[in-house]
Amino acid sequence: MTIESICCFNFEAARTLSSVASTHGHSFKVTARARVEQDVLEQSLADVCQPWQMQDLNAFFSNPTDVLIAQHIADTLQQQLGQVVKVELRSSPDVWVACTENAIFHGLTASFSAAHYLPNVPEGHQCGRLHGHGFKVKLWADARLSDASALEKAWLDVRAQLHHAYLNHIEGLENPTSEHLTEWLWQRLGAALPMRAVEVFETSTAGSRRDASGFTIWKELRFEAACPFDDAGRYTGHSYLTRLYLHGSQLDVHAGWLRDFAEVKAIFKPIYQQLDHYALDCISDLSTYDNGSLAAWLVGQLNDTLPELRAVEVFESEQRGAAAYVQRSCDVHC
Ligand SMILES: Nc1nc2c(c(=O)[nH]1)N=C([C@H](O)[C@H](O)COP(=O)(O)OP(=O)(O)OP(=O)(O)O)CN2
Repeated sequence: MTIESICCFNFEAARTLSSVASTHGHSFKVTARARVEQDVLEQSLADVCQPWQMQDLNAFFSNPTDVLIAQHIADTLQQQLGQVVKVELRSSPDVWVACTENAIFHGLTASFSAAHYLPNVPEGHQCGRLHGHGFKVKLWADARLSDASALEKAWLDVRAQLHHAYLNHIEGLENPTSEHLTEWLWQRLGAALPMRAVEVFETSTAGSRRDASGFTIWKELRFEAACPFDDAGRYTGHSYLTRLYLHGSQLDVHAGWLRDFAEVKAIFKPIYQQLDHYALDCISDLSTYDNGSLAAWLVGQLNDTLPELRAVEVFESEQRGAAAYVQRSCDVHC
């Protein structure tokens, strides 16, 4: 099992770009992921980004584009930590750049509103009724072969077909599961752009991702727990968020999904009941209480019942989390 720490650093800075002549400002958000201790990653990320806090970025870069800043952060952290570091830089809530080993991507967060029902669910399933969602979409395209405006244009072309639509009436979406929606988008956007991944958030807690390796779905759950804090016996507490990722290259042909989100939630329930409104040191086979240990423990609890499980993420806050990967070949994050 591989454990990856996840941490964030936010900074405010001004810049002038060759493409946008006027000086303007951003609230930048950087997320880094690496296989090192949480505190080490957090400190290294702060060391790289802190000098830019409330500064003019043109004093550090001749043309401080998102791509150049993100690449600089990834390269510097990689040198310092001696391993690949994944970096995501957001210059606005909906636009970001992601760097991984030898690759860099433009990202776009978007949305559409639509109605649907799932025709092949068992009798009485809530998703068999006509209902609707405010769908969120996240898209990644290769930044070396395309630019952010091409991604936005390609998205707006397909969005026109989805927004305010009855999805079941669209060709290819007769059974509009999240998985089929990502496949539909992957095919259409992939014809126009070098896509890396397409994600659809059907609800705020569940969604699907399509990339070259197949389909990944996730279900998100929250629990409240006390956590031993120091050797003096003090406790702290967190509102934890945990995300379970399941992966497969093929969908169930009839259902059109990998596994029902509701089933994933039901399998998690007995584990959730050991965590929610408890202290983590009540769990007999958990001896360290950091996010990585908790994620690894959850993988151990779920692995047998969910053979498609590939990763579990645990966040104690928006800024600090960890991922435990069952198998490295499935990356749940660009
Ligand atoms: N693998 C999939 N499972 C389910 C899909 C799907 O597209 N792929 N879709 C649905 C439903 O359409 C539903 O709207 C979403 O399901 P669920 O997460 O169970 O929704 P809830 O709002 O009940 O979830 P909370 O746990 O209360 O947040 C079902 N499954």
